[in-house]
This record gives sequence, structure tokens and C-alpha cells, in this order.
Amino acid sequence: MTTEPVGPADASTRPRYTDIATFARLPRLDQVERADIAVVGVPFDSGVSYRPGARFGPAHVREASRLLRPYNPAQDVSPFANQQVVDAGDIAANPFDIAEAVTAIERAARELTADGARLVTIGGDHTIALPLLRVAAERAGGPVAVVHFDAHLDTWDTYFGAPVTHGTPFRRASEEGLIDTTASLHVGIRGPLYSRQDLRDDERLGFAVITSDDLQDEGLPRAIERMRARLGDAPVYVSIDIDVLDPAHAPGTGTPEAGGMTSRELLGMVRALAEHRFVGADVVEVAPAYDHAQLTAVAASHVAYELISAMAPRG
Ligand SMILES: N=C(N)NCCCC(=O)O
Ligand SMILES: [Zn+2]
Ligand SMILES: [Zn+2]
Repeated sequence: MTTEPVGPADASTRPRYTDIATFARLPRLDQVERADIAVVGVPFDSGVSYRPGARFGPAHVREASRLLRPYNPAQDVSPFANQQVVDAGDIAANPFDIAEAVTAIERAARELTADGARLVTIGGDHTIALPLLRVAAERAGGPVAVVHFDAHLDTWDTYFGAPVTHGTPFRRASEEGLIDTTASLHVGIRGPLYSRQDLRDDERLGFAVITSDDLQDEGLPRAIERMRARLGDAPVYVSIDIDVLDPAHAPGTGTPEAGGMTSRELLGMVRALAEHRFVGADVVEVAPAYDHAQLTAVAASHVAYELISAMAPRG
């Protein structure tokens, strides 16, 4: 006999500001038999090229997620009622050795998904998408369509000779054959690049682009249409760098760029992924030291909530 999923703490009997924070006040993994979706933190930021601090992202997002409620009217779904969602705690990663950290993240992600659970990972800097994509492609049995929300391409080659950084995960992933190069795309791209060649390399690595300006010029419905057409029915991995939002919506991040999406636009695009086949997702680059009034962490926690809602079984 299957048991009902264990949901979040009841805010009407235990005020939502009580207790040690788990994501959305959900049970911990060790408090339930098994999970359908595990929210896991990766407090790692040794791959950053500018402001550090995303290692404190997971705890900050959990704190800001206390106000999330169990019914999501925008998707007409109760995301914690028909699937077991848990907080799996943090993956510990070596801050002094990127290669070792990446191996540890990959190993932990493999273990957490061994019984079919899917991950919603809270970063951490964008480096962590590489080991997460390795495991996602393994679970999908082949390359996955990546929807990558970001101000940045993150398909650069190296920084100071380092091949694995937060600016390079999608180039490495493409080289490793993890990415479905007919179905992947970036959304929200903007800002200065190193040269025009960056865009040519990016296209060759398998990405289409919906820029931040496209969203402004063509509107959300057209952007959603383009995204869904590109994805087709491929298995999808969603990677959300919170700096895709305008710094007005998400100041707490390491490499901010002016002219970004609103949180309403981002939530709308994530909701539109509901009918797609999710392999996993991440929300990265929340750096609390540059945040104000939990603005960035509230945005990140709501984006994670929409992801979990989009992953919930329908009908
Ligand atoms: N925020 C992420 N993931 N990448 C930004 C890298 C930009 C740069 O240093 O050129
Ligand atoms: Zn970025
Ligand atoms: Zn990024």
C-alpha cells in the first residue's frame, strides 16, 4: 500500500518562522521512506569569476522559502500532495579543489537519484551544473535538452586556463555529449561579451538563444512558443542562473548585468514547462551578501516552487 506524501509543516499550528529551515518547511529525506523530488543544496562557489558568496545560497534560499503555501493556483496543482518532495540537505564539496568538488557532487547526485528521485538543486555557483548534467544525461539514457535561463552564455572555454568554472559548464557538457544540440536553448541572454566569436562558438555547441531584448520586443507568449518548439518532446533539464533576472529583481548575485527579465516573466516561462518531461533542475548563483530584504532569495525560492509544481504529476 502506498502512503500519502508527507507535506510541509502546517503554518496554522506551527508558525512559519519556527524551526530549522528546510526548503518550504518540507520533511527531510531521512524523515520519509523515499522521495519523488529531492531539493538539495550545493554550497560551492570556488568556480566564480567575480563576486564570491554563492556558497551561502542554499541556506539563504531555504530561509526565504518559509512563506510558500501548499496550493499553486497559477498551475492549479498542489505540488507537495501527489508527489513526495523532501529537503535532502547539502552536498559537501571541497572549496579548495574544483575537480574533487565536481566529482563529489556527481557522486552524491547519482546516489540521490538511484531510486528514481529527481533533483531540484539549489546552488552554489553555475559550475555545479556540469556534474548535475552528467547524472541527468545518465538517468535520461542520453543527451538532454537544456533550457538555460541566464544573462550569460556560460559556454566560454577557460578562465586563467581553468576548464571547469561557472562560465564554462555548458561548453564542457556539450563536448561531453550530454546536451541535445537540436533542442537546447538559452533564455535571457544580454550584456557585453568578449567577442562576436562567443556567439558563433555557442551556436556550434548546440544552443539557440532567446535574448532578454527578444522578450521585451516579442513578449512572453512568443518567447514561450519558441522555447516549447525548440524543446519538442525531448527530456528536459532546466538550469536557472538567478542573474537572468534584472538586478532590480535579484541584486544578490555575483555577476550582475543590467536589462534583465522580471521575476514575473521567469515564473511564467517556468510554468510553461509543465507538460515537458523533466529530468532535473537547478537554481544557482544566489549570493546573499549582495542581497537586500531577501529579494533574490524570495525570487529563487518561488522559481524552485514553480519548478516543483511543473514537475508534479497532472490529472
Ligand atoms: N554567472 C555565471 N554563471 N557566469 C558568469 C561568467 C561571466 C564572466 O566572468 O565572464
Ligand atoms: Zn549568469
Ligand atoms: Zn550562469
